[in-house]
Amino acid sequence: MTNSNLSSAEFKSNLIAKINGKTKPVGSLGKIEKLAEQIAISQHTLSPVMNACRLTIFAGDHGMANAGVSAFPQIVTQQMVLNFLSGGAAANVFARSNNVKIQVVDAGVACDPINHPHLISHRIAPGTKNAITESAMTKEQAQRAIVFGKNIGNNENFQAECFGEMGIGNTSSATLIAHKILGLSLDTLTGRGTGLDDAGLARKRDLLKQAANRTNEHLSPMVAMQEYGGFEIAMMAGAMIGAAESEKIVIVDGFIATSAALIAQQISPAIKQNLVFAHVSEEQGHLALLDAIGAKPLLNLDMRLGEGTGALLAWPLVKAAAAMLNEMASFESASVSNIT
Ligand SMILES: Cc1cc2ncn([C@H]3O[C@H](COP(=O)(O)O)[C@@H](O)[C@H]3O)c2cc1C
Ligand SMILES: O=C(O)c1cccnc1
Repeated sequence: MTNSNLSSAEFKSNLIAKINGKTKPVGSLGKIEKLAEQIAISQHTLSPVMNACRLTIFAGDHGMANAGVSAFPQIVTQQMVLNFLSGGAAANVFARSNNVKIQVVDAGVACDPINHPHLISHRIAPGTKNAITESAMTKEQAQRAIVFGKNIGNNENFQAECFGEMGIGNTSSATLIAHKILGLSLDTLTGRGTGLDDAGLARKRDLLKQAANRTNEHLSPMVAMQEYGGFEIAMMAGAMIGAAESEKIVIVDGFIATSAALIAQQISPAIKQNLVFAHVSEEQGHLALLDAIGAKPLLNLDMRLGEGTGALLAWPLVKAAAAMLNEMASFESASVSNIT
């Protein structure tokens, strides 16, 4: 009987038997075993392929950056896009050292269109509106960003996709989105982002309270996106849905990427099966956000950068989990005594 003819319960039980039959005490590879299960289920096979991974960085600006929610000025978004294109950012270095292809998408950076042969231009607008005082984007813009993202996520033959972001002010967006969708408190979620000092953090807290008071206590994912989102977050949410729907593993990065994953999995709950949470970031709200959605991150490296850097470092673990399933000997094949 082929795997596709098996019921999902039979398939799952064959999968567990295969993992438990490997030459190791049951459960001794911990989260790698769970990862192997996830990969096999997403590809509907006990022998999944896990060779190729790509990183897509979505860049977009935030009107509220100019109100003082970040330690850095808005122009850094554009400057970092050029840095990604010339290969000098942390994400480029980690991608190269892990053999991951990289592409950069301008989802709406606050400048004239950037003319570069390797930049994918899907500009929704040159930055969002100031979400502290008005809706960040229109419903049509949010929907367009999600659709662009879906096309990016499902358009090529990688088995895993990392998604990164660049957008000064986007920890504020992520905070407000998580607050409005999940009801976690702003105090829990608001952190220092790029490195605000105590006075800067107090100012950010005040500004985010003003922003939150503008709308109802609870918002649907699409409305939260429209009110507080960034174009890069909306496009990333779409890309996660597109990638998961085409049976890829989606490696979720830090705090901001997790807010995109929250939106994606609320719009399309079935994709949860394909999401792998790479790491818990140092950004204050990340652990609470991961806990609230029941996500168990693989790594804790005290990182707080974004760009997909944490996701890139988890890619070797994803590859290793598939290799374990495919290449590791079983008690039977290696004639090792098992306790039965
Ligand atoms: C040079 C530089 C490179 C970055 N790469 C990612 N981020 C990260 O910091 C930003 C979010 O933090 P906040 O909300 O405090 O602005 C995002 O662009 C995120 O990707 C960077 C930030 C800076 C300054
Ligand atoms: O966790 C993240 O993704 C993060 C944290 C701080 C700044 N930029 C990104």
